[in-house]
Amino acid sequence: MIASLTLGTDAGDPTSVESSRLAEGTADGPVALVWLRNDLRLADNPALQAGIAAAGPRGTTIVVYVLETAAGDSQVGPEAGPDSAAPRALGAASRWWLHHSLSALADDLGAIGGKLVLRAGDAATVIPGLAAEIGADAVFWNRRYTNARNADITIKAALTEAGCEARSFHANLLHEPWTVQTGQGTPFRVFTPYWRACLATPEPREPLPAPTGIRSAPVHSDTLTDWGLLPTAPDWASGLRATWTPGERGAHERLDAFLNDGIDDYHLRDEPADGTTSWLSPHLRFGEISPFAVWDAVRRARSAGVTGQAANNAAKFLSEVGWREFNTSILFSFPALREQNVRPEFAAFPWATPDQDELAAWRDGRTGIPLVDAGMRELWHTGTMHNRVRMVVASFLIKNLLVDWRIGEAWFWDTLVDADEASNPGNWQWVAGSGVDAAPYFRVFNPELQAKKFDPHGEYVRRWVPEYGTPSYPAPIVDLRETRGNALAAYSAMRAALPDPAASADRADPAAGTAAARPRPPEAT
Ligand SMILES: Cc1cc2nc3c(=O)[nH]c(=O)nc-3n(C[C@H](O)[C@H](O)[C@H](O)COP(=O)(O)OP(=O)(O)OC[C@H]3O[C@@H](n4cnc5c(N)ncnc54)[C@H](O)[C@@H]3O)c2cc1C
Repeated sequence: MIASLTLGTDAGDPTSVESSRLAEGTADGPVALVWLRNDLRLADNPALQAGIAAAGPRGTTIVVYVLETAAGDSQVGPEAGPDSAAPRALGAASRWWLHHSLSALADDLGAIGGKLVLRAGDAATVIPGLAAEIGADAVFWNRRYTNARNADITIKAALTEAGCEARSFHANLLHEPWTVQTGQGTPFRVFTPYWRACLATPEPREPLPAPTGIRSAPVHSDTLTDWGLLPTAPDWASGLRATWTPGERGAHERLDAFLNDGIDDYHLRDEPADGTTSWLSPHLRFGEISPFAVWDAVRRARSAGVTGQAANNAAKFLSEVGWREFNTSILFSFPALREQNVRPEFAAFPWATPDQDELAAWRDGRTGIPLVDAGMRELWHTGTMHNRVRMVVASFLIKNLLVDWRIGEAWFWDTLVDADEASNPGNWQWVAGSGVDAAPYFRVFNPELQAKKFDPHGEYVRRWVPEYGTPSYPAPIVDLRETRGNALAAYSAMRAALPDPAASADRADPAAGTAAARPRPPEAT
């Protein structure tokens, strides 16, 4: 043991008595450091539970969240490339969410006697530094599967070198990427067999209960408001506030509401007006609820006598959760998912130089195409957009406007509260046709037909585009039929330029690409 602290059990004011004890250094129990990242919850949090257990009745558990920057970056959240060890810089809507999620987590920890410590900087410096500062015997975290794993590998090595135990846990996916592979030991690149293989594994474990007590200590913390995560001038977040309750309680309320009301109508999930989906994506993204808790709740609801349509709906819903896992496993084997086409032939795609007026019209919801405009306005006001409409607006940008999918991905990254390092580029590449198990490029969504089919009474469009049908609504910025033709011609040009289409299709396998070839020992993080 490097050092340890003695603490009182009074949870009421964790700063008063303990601070002098800390200063005196009269410690007599183990000290555990729990590093939370995309797992901002108390329930079903194996790292937190292990930290509390390791501290035991006489020890201390310090819980920290680090606003990560890479070494050498002075600003919070650098633009991280595929080889960076820092997480991708958060977009504005995610920063709003993070602020409120951390605030809720601090309250929840406070209620059981704990304290959330906030630090900013390069995690490779902050975590070993904090471990030394508090005399931690061990550091615990739940594993992540993004490029930030590179930081975790470095940190684990540094802690071990310093004589501090470092332990990581499986918590944020039902199936860790390296546990579900093809018979050849390569990552799946088609969802259906991937999910079938997942379902053939043992039933996911039951979620762990939330801890009821934690012994903390006064440790310096940044002040959340000083991080400046919230928008101020202007404050554009009123629609987000009206739509969401970030935090663990909000997550469980959403799940309960969905299981009580929404799941029976989940077969209508493609209709954006009805809101029959779970609305869980930002809660899952920030780890305010674990996929094990979601799985378990659905399993219980099913075993409580759900049959027929509702049972099908439950299976479909769980498979959507499976898409989150699938995208993460793709990112794991193809770290450049945001920067590079998974199908390399798309490097030769003749994207147009974006017309800035058209791009602004797309972003602002002024294209004159009602379903596209409704979706883009929903996104701007609420930080989310219905999945079907996401596909339609993405297709419109990529195909009707011939804009490189990365430009749309970046806008979604900034404006979505559920912006996810795997699911956002994964889905954009899916729509573009450049990704894994993707819709073929020549499948061009017709926003008018999509509106007829999925918003037959125009309810969704009227909600977000009230001026539709009046003279103040703009004419379409492009002709859908003509631009569809242009898109197909561009796709044909790309294919014609390929030296050997068959060989190129082989190269599209992420398992055969550079990423999967890298040694990535799972235990290292
Ligand atoms: C262009 C585009 C970009 C997208 N970007 C993101 C993103 O950044 N983050 C994100 O979480 N989802 C993204 N999605 C997927 C999907 O639109 C959202 O997950 C879904 O709309 C969230 O609503 P829900 O929670 O009510 O979904 P539900 O239908 O209730 O689904 C349950 C959960 O399954 C997961 N899920 C559902 N569909 C998908 C999918 N296609 N891919 C991955 N996970 C899925 C989500 O975690 C979701 O909360 C994107 C889709 C498109 C077409």
